[in-house]
Amino acid sequence: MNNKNFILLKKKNNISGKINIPGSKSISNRILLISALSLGITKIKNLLISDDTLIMIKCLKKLGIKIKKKKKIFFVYGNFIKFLKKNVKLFVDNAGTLIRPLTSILSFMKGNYILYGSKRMNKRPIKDLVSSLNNIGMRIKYLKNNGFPPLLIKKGKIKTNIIKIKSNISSQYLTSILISSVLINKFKEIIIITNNNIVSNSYINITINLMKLFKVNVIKINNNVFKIITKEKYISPGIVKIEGDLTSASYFLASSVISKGPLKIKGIIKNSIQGDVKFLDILEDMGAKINYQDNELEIYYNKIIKNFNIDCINFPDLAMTLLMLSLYSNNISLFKNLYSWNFKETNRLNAMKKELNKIGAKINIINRNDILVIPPKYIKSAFINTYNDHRIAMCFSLLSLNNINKLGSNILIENPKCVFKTFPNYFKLFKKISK
Ligand SMILES: O=C(O)C1=C[C@@H](OP(=O)(O)O)[C@@H](O)[C@H](O)C1
Ligand SMILES: C=C(OP(=O)(O)O)C(=O)O
Repeated sequence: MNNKNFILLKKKNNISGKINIPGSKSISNRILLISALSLGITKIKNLLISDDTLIMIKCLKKLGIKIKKKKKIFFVYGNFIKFLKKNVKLFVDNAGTLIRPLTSILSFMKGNYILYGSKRMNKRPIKDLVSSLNNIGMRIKYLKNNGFPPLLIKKGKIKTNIIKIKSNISSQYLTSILISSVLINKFKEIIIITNNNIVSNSYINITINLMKLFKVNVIKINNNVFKIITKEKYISPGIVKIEGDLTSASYFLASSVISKGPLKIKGIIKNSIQGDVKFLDILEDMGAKINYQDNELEIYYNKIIKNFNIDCINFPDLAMTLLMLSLYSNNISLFKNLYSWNFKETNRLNAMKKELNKIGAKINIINRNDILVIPPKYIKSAFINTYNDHRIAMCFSLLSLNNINKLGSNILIENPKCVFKTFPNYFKLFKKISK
């Protein structure tokens, strides 16, 4: 073990203070990408600055998009549905919000592109998206393993306006097709058909909302059929302010619930377009008192945390935070529909099971989809491996907190820098509010 490569979170009693939540990853990367494809300059306020967004900026620059930063505002000079550079090799690291949308966009750009990522990215499936695009005439090849990045994307010829896309592994495939559809000029309208149960459907709402902000309407024929009119193109709205990230906020909301707050959180709004806003309802249903102001809320909770029986299909990221809360209850919890955890930054089903065992919880994974959690009587002190997964690092930090029903423990977290993917100053803020 490298002595510098971990952080020790000592058992703590109190949470209090005020924090600012950084911009949403999902919104930041979509806004950067759509701004690059739009007519006009977009000024972006409160853009998340983290590994996932910096790598997006780097890729867009390599594709010929001018992006400048003045004070805290980013200026993206849109190139109206074209990238100037036609032969480019792009490193996408482990950012799903980058490789998935870019795969479709670049396939319509009439160039030669290579998309390659981290070791883990080579294990995150992309077959359903690539097959869908190749079926309509695009030319995407796998450079290593069938169904996985890296990808070689060449000039294709679109032959139909009906695109079928399976969305039960990741919603990012459908997001990718939706965002890129307006690049197709050969047909007046594009019909996109997906399967019935779209996983992580709330992220599709983010996509549709942001496309609308840039003047492209996604017409929802029904829950799994969408229509895009291709003469509608992206027009910059001028200035965009990114909402705070609700998944990032979830760790602080949960901290306050475990340790009775009160906590002020700045940057999140009640009528957010992010699906993880659902957490605020869940917490209010549990009895949390939340006072909302414009761009800020204050949360307070003083009840015993009960067990959960909850369908997580729409909020796989938030589900990790919910699972941590369930460890402070006395009863068994069930978290349903987390099949997509198999394909994230790591295999989260296996990783969470292994690490939760260390703190004394018993985990039963049913059909690689549902998780039964038997909480520990006492949270044991543990050295937590993060598997380079930012969310594992962030959610396990919560177990250092004492609750009225159950005490936390000293928690050592390996490779804490993995939080740079979405929340670089997470541990600094966590230490600031926990005493
Ligand atoms: O589109 C997005 O911004 C995201 C969609 C979700 O992924 P899946 O659709 O792959 O579940 C989510 O887990 C990820 O953090 C961000
Ligand atoms: C799954 C995640 O990221 P990605 O956008 O890389 O899919 C995540 O942030 O939890």
